Amino acid sequence: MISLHEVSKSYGQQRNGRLAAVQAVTLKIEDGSIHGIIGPSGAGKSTLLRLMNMLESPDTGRVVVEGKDLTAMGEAQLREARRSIGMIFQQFNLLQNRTVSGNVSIPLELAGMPKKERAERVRECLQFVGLLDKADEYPSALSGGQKQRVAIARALTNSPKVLLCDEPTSSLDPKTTNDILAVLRHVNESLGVTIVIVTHEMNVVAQICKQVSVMEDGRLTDSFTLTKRTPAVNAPRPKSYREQLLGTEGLYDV
Ligand SMILES: Nc1ncnc2c1ncn2[C@@H]1O[C@H](COP(=O)(O)OP(=O)(O)OP(=O)(O)O)[C@@H](O)[C@H]1O
Repeated sequence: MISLHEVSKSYGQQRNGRLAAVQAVTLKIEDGSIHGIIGPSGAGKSTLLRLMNMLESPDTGRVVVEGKDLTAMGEAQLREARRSIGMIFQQFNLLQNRTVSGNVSIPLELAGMPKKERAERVRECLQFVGLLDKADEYPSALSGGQKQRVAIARALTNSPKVLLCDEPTSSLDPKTTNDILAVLRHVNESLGVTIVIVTHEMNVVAQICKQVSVMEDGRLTDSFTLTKRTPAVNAPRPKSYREQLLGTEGLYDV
């Protein structure tokens, strides 16, 4: 479970007026779920995600992941706790001067794993994302979808309980988006990893998320669950995020 309690984060200097990016957000994300965070640009979605692994530390409030209060930890403890929280990004964040294997190996090197074990674990993770045949390539030789698979493999090396995804498909075409969503579903279903996805793509949320939280102006303004339902007749024109996801084509309902 990821539990945020009254978490706030602002940026900027006091004398120039601080910008409240996240304001008093309380949110629980259940183990094993795929949870979407949506909302307009600048709403604070990425900041909220980065608070979940303390890439941003909150000004106030508590962040508890897997029963551990990250906000009460020192640097060394936090580094250790972060191993059970993987993260992927829109721009993949691969090191261009390292091969695919070299990139996937990074978290294991940082964790001090011996070379032979490391090579075996890298193989396992590349096999899981279907990229074993690209192990010796450099990122520049890969497509966007393949780069994101490498990033997912890298995020899985330390067997995380949670995978945080910041706009994971926003640089990809629709077909590749579907491929990556299938990989993420596989991560969730076969490894039991809890997934949190920040996205502005409604089709991504509709395809993969069970729970949805809406952020606007730094605040959580709505939360709901998606499940299949029969089509509605003469549904009114969708307006809110909730209506877009629950009302479009009558596919989903609470
Ligand atoms: N490191 C930072 N320093 C200063 N301001 C920041 C920083 N990170 C984010 N902000 C500001 O905080 C607000 C929320 O940003 P955030 O990136 O979390 O929003 P978002 O909903 O993810 O937006 P987008 O969908 O455009 O990525 C924005 O006004 C942004 O400019």
